[in-house]
Amino acid sequence: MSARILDGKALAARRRAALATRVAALQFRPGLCVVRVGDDPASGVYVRNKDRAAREAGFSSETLQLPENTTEAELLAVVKRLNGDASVDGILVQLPLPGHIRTEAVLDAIDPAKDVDGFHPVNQGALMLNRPGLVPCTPRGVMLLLEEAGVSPKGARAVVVGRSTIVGRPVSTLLLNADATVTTAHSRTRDLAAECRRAEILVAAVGRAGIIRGDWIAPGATVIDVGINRGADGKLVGDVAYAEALPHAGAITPVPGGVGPMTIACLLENTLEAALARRAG
Ligand SMILES: NC(=O)C1=CN([C@@H]2O[C@H](COP(=O)(O)OP(=O)(O)OC[C@H]3O[C@@H](n4cnc5c(N)ncnc54)[C@H](OP(=O)(O)O)[C@@H]3O)[C@@H](O)[C@H]2O)C=CC1
Ligand SMILES: Nc1nc(=O)c2c([nH]1)NC[C@@H]1CN(c3ccc(C(=O)N[C@@H](CCC(=O)O)C(=O)O)cc3)C=[N+]21
Repeated sequence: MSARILDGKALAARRRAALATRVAALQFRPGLCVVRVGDDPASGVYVRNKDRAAREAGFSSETLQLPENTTEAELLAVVKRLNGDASVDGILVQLPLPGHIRTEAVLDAIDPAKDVDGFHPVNQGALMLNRPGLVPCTPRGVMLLLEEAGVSPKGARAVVVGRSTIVGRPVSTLLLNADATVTTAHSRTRDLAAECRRAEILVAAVGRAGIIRGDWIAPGATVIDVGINRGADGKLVGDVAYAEALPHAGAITPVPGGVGPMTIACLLENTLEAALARRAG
């Protein structure tokens, strides 16, 4: 038996097409602004993909490229200007930021109503309380892939490997809000293999190529691989040893073509949601 492949690229394309239809019917263009400090080559691809996807869906999209030596105060001033700019519905500050800038200070400065990444404490708090708010894009993409796979989290044993504020924690919270029984594993987890083997839904968000081995996957489990790593040959690979996992998993996301494209689709959905909510007052 070989796992069903969950095609995030196709699902994301369908969601972007549906968005384009909705946006075309509006009296205004929702606006996304991406702020990038320095030019980390890995984030270059992502920023370009976002920009293209946004324009194709009928959004206005702007990328502010600031120099590596931008000070925290200068970046905060840019964020404040965007907060006050009525044509900007969504603000995304590309992470990671250079080491001399405090990421928290910058994320805290973004107007929560324009925080389309869902990283502001107000939005993260709303998520924790299971209240309405802007939900982080990659975690939303994970939930949509589960839905697409026909896998209900309700009552299921879910294991999330990783507890970062941008992926692991919000994925665990969304799964809990969807009535899964959630275990969050991390670098101090005593026996990671044993935790993974218990999972009916396994989400890997670690950032280490192939750390999740095939025999850690319970027969028929649904595996969502968030990891984006460069393999030895320069190609993108996930956190799950993909070929090993195929005979064990019931369904699995590939890398590339799994969670990554969903992140961008969800970013645009959040931008439209923010635009409509702000105009509704
Ligand atoms: N597809 C997409 O759209 C996106 C993909 N990514 C990718 O997802 C991955 C994770 O990203 P991110 O959450 O930002 O990464 P972080 O580095 O912020 O977090 C990694 C997490 O993995 C845990 N971890 C590290 N080593 C181990 C280990 N040996 N065993 C168990 N747990 C471990 C860490 O534990 P501890 O907390 O104890 O340090 C931490 O919680 C990366 O590959 C990133 O590129 C990220 C964002 C979007
Ligand atoms: N403020 C902020 N928000 C983020 O959401 C954010 C961030 N900073 N910093 C970096 C990470 C990483 N991330 C990705 C999104 C899409 C793909 C993606 O589209 N991946 C494609 C492949 C892309 C390629 O070919 O290189 C795929 O997996 O198929 C990858 C990575 C968002 N992040």
